[in-house]
Amino acid sequence: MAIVAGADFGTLSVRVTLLDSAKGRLGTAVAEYPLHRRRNDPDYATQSHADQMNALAEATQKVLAETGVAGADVVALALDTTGSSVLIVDAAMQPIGDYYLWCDHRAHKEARQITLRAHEVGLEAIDWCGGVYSHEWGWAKLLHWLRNATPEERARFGTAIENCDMVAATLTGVTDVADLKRSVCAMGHKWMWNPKWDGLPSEEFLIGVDPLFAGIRAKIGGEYLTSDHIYGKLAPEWAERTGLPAGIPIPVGAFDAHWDALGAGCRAGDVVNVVGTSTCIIAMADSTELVPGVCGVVPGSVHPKFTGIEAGLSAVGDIFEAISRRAGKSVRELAAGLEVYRAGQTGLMRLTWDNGDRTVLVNPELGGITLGWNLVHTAQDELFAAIEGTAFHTRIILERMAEHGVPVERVINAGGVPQNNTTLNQIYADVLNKPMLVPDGVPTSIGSGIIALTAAGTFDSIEAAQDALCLPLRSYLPQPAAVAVYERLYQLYRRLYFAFGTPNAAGVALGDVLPELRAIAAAQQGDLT
Ligand SMILES: Nc1ncnc2c1ncn2[C@@H]1O[C@H](COP(=O)(O)OP(=O)(O)O)[C@@H](O)[C@H]1O
Ligand SMILES: O=C(CO)[C@@H](O)[C@@H](O)COP(=O)(O)O
Repeated sequence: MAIVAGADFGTLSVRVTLLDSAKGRLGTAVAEYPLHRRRNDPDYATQSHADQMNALAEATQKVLAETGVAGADVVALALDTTGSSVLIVDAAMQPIGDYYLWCDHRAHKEARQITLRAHEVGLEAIDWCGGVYSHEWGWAKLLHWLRNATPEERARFGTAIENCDMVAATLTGVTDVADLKRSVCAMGHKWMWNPKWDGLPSEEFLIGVDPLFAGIRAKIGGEYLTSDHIYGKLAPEWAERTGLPAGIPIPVGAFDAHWDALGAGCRAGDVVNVVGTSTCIIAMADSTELVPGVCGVVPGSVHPKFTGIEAGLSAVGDIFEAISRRAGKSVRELAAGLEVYRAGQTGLMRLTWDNGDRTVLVNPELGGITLGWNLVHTAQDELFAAIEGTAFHTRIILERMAEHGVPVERVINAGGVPQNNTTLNQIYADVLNKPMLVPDGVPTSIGSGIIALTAAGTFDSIEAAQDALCLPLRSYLPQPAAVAVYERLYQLYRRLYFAFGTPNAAGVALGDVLPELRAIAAAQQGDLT
C-alpha cells in the first residue's frame, strides 16, 4: 500500500488529491489563483508563477489536514498543468513577468507568420501539427514576448518554459536553466519538438520567421523526457511549504487532458473525449502516422510506450453556457428536460464553431452557424442541436483519425460535462454508433495519481496502476432508431462542415439541405404525438 499526491493545475485553480494504491481517492482540496484579463484586450490572459505555487502549498496542506493523512506517509507527487502556458525566466530560473496562459490569444500574428514560413520552406513539422501553427502555442507566444519585451528584458532571457516543467523545476530546486528537464508531451504537441527531425525546428527556420529568434533555439535546451522519468526530488523548501516529505520523487509532468485520459482508463486503441468548456480528444496508437488536421502526433506524449494524438473542439461547454446565458438560465436549468428530445426533432443543424475550429479545419476565424430556424424554436431546442453539433464534429475528428491509422476501438467520454448530462452521452453513442463509456464519477487527479504511483515504484506499469485506480465505466449503448436518423443527419453535417468551413470549397445547396432537415424533424415529431 502507498499514498501519493496528484496535482492538477487548471485555468483558475489547482486541485490536489491524495490517492491510496489500495483504497483509491482519499480526498481532494482546491486552491484558486487569479487569471489576469484586460477589459480592453480580450486576447490577454496571464497568471503569476508565485500565485500558482502558493495555491499548490495551500491545497496540499488542506488535503492533508482534511484527510488526516500524515505528510510523511506520501511517497510521490505528480503534476499536470494546462498548455501551452509559457513563462519566460532568466538564467537563474527567476520569472520575467507572468505566464502567457494557454487561453492567451495575443500571438495571432506571430502564429500566422510561423505557419506561412513553415509552408514556404516545406517544414515537415507543420504537417505533424495539423498544417497550422496555433496562436495558443509556444513559439508564437515566445515571439510575441521577444517583440514586446524591453531590450533589458531580452538581455535577461534565460529560457521559455512550459507550466508543467516550471512547476516541477521549482519543486525540485532547479536554479540554473542548464539543469532543466522538459516534458515531451508539452514540447511535442506545442513546440514542434520531435526526435524525428532532431528535436526543435532549426535555428535557420526560426530566424527566417524573425531575426529576433537568433540564439534562442539553443536556449530552449534541457533533457526532453517522457513521464516515466523522474524530474527530481522534492526540495526541502517545498517540503516545508507543502507538508510533504523532502526527497520524494516528482516525475516529468504533462498536460491535464493527457493525464485525464489515462485517469479515465485510456489504453492503446482507445479515444478519450475530455469534454469540458472545450473538448480535448486524446488517442493512443501503436504506430506513428501523420494525421492531417490534428494538434500533434507525438511518440510518448500520453503514455511513454505509445504515440499520443491530440485533437479537439475549441468550445463545447462554453457554447452551452452562452446559449443558456442568452436565455437567462443556467446550463443546468436549460438542460433539464432534454432527455425527452428525439434525434433531429428540432430541425436545427448547429455548426459549433462559436470559438473557431481547432480540428480538422484548424481555422480560429470560423463562427457558429445554426440552420433551420422557425418562429417557434426555443433556446432549449438550440441547446439540443448544439449537443448534436458537437457530436457530429467529434465524429468528423474520429473518422479522420481512423482514416490515418489511429484505432478507435473504445470511446470514453471524460471531463466534467459527461458527468452532468446523460443526454449528451446518449447522443454521442448514437452519432458515433458505438457504446459511449463514461467513468462512474469525476476522474480528476486519477491520472496524476497513476503517474505518481508508477514513479514511486508501487506499480510496475501504467496499466497496472489503471487497473487499481480507474473508476468503473458506465456504458451508453447506441439505440438503432436514433443511429439511423443520425446517419442521415451526419451526412448532411459533413457536407456543410467542409463546404462552409473551407475557403473556396464547392458550395452546398441549402435548398437541398433544409427540406431534408425538416423531413427528419417532422418524422421525429410525428413519432412523439
Ligand atoms: N448540465 C450540463 N449540461 C451540459 N454542460 C454543462 C452542464 N452543467 C455544466 N456544463 C458545462 O460544463 C462546463 C465545465 O466543464 P468542466 O469539465 O467542469 O470544466 P473545465 O473544462 O474548466 O475543466 C461549462 O462550460 C458548463 O457550460
Ligand atoms: O490544449 C490544451 C491541452 O493540450 C488546453 O485546452 C488545456 O490544457 C486547458 O484545458 P482545461 O480547460 O483546463 O480543461
